[in-house]
Amino acid sequence: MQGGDEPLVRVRGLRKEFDGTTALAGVDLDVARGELVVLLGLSGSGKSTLLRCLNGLHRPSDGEVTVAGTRVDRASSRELRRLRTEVGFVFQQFNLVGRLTCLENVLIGGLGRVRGPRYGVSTYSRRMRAEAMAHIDRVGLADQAFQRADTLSGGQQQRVALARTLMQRPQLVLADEPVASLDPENAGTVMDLLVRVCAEEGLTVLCTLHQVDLALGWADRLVGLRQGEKVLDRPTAGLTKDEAMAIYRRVEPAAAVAA
Ligand SMILES: Nc1ncnc2c1ncn2[C@@H]1O[C@H](COP(=O)(O)OP(=O)(O)OP(=O)(O)O)[C@@H](O)[C@H]1O
Repeated sequence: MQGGDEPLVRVRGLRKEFDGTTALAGVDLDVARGELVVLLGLSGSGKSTLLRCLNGLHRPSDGEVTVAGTRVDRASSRELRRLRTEVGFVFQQFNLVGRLTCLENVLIGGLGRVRGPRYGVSTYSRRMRAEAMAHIDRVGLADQAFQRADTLSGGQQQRVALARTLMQRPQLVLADEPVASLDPENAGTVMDLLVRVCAEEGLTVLCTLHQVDLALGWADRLVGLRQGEKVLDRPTAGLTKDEAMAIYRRVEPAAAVAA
């Protein structure tokens, strides 16, 4: 078990190469329990690769990755399966099962806690159904609980995905551009909800975003990647938009990296 003072995420010298492409070139990162960190960077800078190395979707080429006390970089498949029950993943494209209802999609989040497969709402315990309904209510979709997921708007689908993540009872939530498919109004609503419910649950969040304004408004800390290297690591308090935007410029903002 990991002590309470240890960072929930500890990354050292993380490298990831794909057939000659260096996606991550030796990244160090700590994320404290309950912290909300936003990863920024141009397309191709390595943000998604970093998230995927944290839950074992990608095996690092080199370096150490520890999440909730598990050494992810050398974890067995069994350890990875267990780790993934602790780590929720919110995708840009929601990844709901369109022909299933909201309630069924949310219940899927609890599958890591039950033995054997489940087919249909009635095969889950009454307690799990009540918990799923409470999460659906919390994201403001109680009236849509029995509606097919593919009949909902993008913003509503992402709220269902968030409820599914809460149902998983994770320690860490990884969100890969969770609002990139949404219009600005829905993007704001979904980010608001994500930040609020994760804070209420004391969850740790690592989220990639392309919108610097959203990042400055919601994150505790910004981490900027450029060509697989960390070029910014600063608390948002006192950070200006100009300083955050420096990661998109060609000059090396070395002064922006925390000592
Ligand atoms: N599965 C893969 N196979 C080969 N190359 C990959 C793979 N995944 C990522 N890459 C490469 O690694 C680099 C980093 O990609 P990554 O998707 O992590 O960037 P990103 O910052 O998340 O970009 P975006 O903002 O567009 O999602 C890119 O050059 C990309 O082409």
